[in-house]
Amino acid sequence: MSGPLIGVLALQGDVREHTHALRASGAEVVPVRRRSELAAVEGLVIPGGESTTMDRLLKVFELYEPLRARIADGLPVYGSCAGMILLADRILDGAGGQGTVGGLDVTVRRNAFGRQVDSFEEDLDAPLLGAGEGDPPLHAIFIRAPWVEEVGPDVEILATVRSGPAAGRIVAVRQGVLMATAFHPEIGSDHRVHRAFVDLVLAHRRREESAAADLEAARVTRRG
Ligand SMILES: NC(=O)CC[C@H](N)C(=O)O
Repeated sequence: MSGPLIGVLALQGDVREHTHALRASGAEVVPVRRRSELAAVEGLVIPGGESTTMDRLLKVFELYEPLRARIADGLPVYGSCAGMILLADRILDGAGGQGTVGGLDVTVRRNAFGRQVDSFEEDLDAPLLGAGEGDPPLHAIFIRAPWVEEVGPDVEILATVRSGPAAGRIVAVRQGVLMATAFHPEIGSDHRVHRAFVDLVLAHRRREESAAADLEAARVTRRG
């Protein structure tokens, strides 16, 4: 099976790192800045960077509505850090008037870990991201990261902080085909999170193909 075509939203942020991690995970990757590019992809990554800047550029490039429409239509999307903020339905401590694309039924607190710990690294357990018992833990890099403060009933918690003052805070989630991490797995050579997203996109492709085949079979039966 050919690798899925995954777009990286390329308005701002660490586009190159995500592109590399996705390619290393078997995907074909294209930058997405226009509606036509968004329309062509089977999955999308919203990178880490600065969510307020991306919010502004999404407006300038007129991508908000098409992106919301594709998400409503079932497009798999993975957001890291600023990308997690943009996927959240609700933000706390957002800059004045800051909007989000939404889709993930979570409340995210922006810059949640506080100024003293602008950036830090932690080992996480995350069985659904390939870091379960017997696997090496996921080494997570947080840079002025958000955390997830509340999750809706359909949201699966994939990882929480193990220790320290932020112990128990939710830092990775999934809801259907939407995935988000507060940390940056695109930095470094451990591609388990990107592989999990590529698998999600492929599973989605198989579901769509079998739904299309069922529809075709029903049409043939009706004709016959
Ligand atoms: N590394 C990041 O993506 C930081 C996110 C940034 N603090 C924001 O609000 O967008």
